[in-house]
Amino acid sequence: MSTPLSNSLEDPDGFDDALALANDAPVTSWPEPAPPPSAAASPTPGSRSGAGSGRVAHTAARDWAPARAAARRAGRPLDPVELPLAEALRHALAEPLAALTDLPAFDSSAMDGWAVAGPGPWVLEPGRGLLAGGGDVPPLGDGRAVPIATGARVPPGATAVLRTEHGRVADGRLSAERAPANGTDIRPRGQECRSGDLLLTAGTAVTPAVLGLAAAAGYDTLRVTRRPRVEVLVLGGELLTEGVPGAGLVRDALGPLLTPWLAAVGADVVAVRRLGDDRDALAAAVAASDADVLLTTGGTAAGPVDHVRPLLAELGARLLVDGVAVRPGHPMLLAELPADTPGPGHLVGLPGNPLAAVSGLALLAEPLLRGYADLDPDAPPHSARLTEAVTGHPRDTRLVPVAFTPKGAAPLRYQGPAMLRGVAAADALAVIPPGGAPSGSTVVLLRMPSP
Ligand SMILES: Nc1nc2c(c(=O)[nH]1)N[C@H]1C(S)=C(S)[C@@H](COP(=O)(O)OP(=O)(O)OC[C@H]3O[C@@H](n4cnc5c(N)ncnc54)[C@H](O)[C@@H]3O)O[C@H]1N2
Ligand code: MOO
Repeated sequence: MSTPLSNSLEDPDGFDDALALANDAPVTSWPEPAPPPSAAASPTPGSRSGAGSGRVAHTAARDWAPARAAARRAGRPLDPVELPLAEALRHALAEPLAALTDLPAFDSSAMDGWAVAGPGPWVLEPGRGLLAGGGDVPPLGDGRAVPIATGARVPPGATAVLRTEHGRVADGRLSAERAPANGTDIRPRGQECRSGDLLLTAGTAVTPAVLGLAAAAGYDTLRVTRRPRVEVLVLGGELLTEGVPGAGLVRDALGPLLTPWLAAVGADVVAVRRLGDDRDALAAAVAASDADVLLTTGGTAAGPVDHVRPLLAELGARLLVDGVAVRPGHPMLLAELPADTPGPGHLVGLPGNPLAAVSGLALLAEPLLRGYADLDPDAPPHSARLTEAVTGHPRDTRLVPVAFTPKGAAPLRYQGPAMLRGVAAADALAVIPPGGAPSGSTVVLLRMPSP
């Protein structure tokens, strides 16, 4: 089932929903939109947001790029902490990683075979053999050989390692068709680095490979930038936490989505609280929070139970981003909470519509949190060619879920503000400028976090 495009042309503000089921529309020059909703805007029956005053038009709305940059600037790196390796994953190094030893720390064999001294043939050391992990090794005299395993210390005096497949043993003597050149298959001490060498710069994200390198270089703990602690406040009295939705109730899709998403972009979610539509509960939760960042979902519009903006105003918070000219997600906000009270430094208000919330994650929450965590805000690729045209909004940017294909970024269907079906199959959100993007054009990408 798809909603006819013509309906959306009559109602540009509703077009996200109108295009939600299909992406086969040609790039269209949209008619000039109606003026932003005014105080006279008629409420939509049954919609909490629909009864609003029109403030959700956000005359202060910024373009997506400056909004994202403002969020990034707001997130100042937190203090460093010292963590065991196992807990340091997805943090940023707070200081350069310098080798605590030469690597390798000793001359070692690169192959299974024999350590040999001088040109062959060689007399085999009777009853000896060198294994990885062995302690001190006695020196090897000229003309002698000893079996050696990969990773074992090469004895002083050895000139090369002869691989098992290149040698023959007969009557206690080892011979080879060709004597190995000096140093063959010996990994010399310090080949990869010398003690004190800079291996990685401060700010590098700790990946599994970084953990491996740090362990190899002698580290048990790492000094990393602390990840921001985030508390999620899920607003909405219509939300179910389990079971099959229906009859006016919907499942909370954002609680389950947010915790892993935020973890993947460098935050620790310390709590997810469901507060219904209770203004006092929201005020109490904000006052009681000891997180670095509060993240609310829903309640960003101007409906009768949309408490986020009024509460921020009462608290004297400063709106760093008050709406973004982007669809979906235009009511998103970023506020700086008053510095003279303990508690969170910032509040990110994500709109309740699930795909609109994902837009807010990509544009505000992720850059803010990565700023706090001192992590690079942008995962490549940063742009791609569209495999087909995407219709634009007349004045706002669209964020459209796309999947990577060999031919480029393919726009996905089911991209309405209330839908997650498209984004669940997406690799990125494509930034579609006002007016649209033709097939083959290059668009900016905002990557989905990897699991
Ligand atoms: N008069 C106007 N009304 C609205 C406008 C507007 O411009 N003028 N903008 C619409 C847009 S766009 C959005 S987005 C929403 C944002 O509203 P809120 O942030 O206040 O969100 P709610 O009203 O609480 O919920 C909206 C929608 O999303 C569903 N929802 C909420 N939370 C969840 C959740 N955790 N999981 C799943 N679904 C959720 C909720 O049931 C509503 O259907 O405002 C429009 N209104
Ligand atoms: O489309 Mo709303 O823009 O769902 O944020």
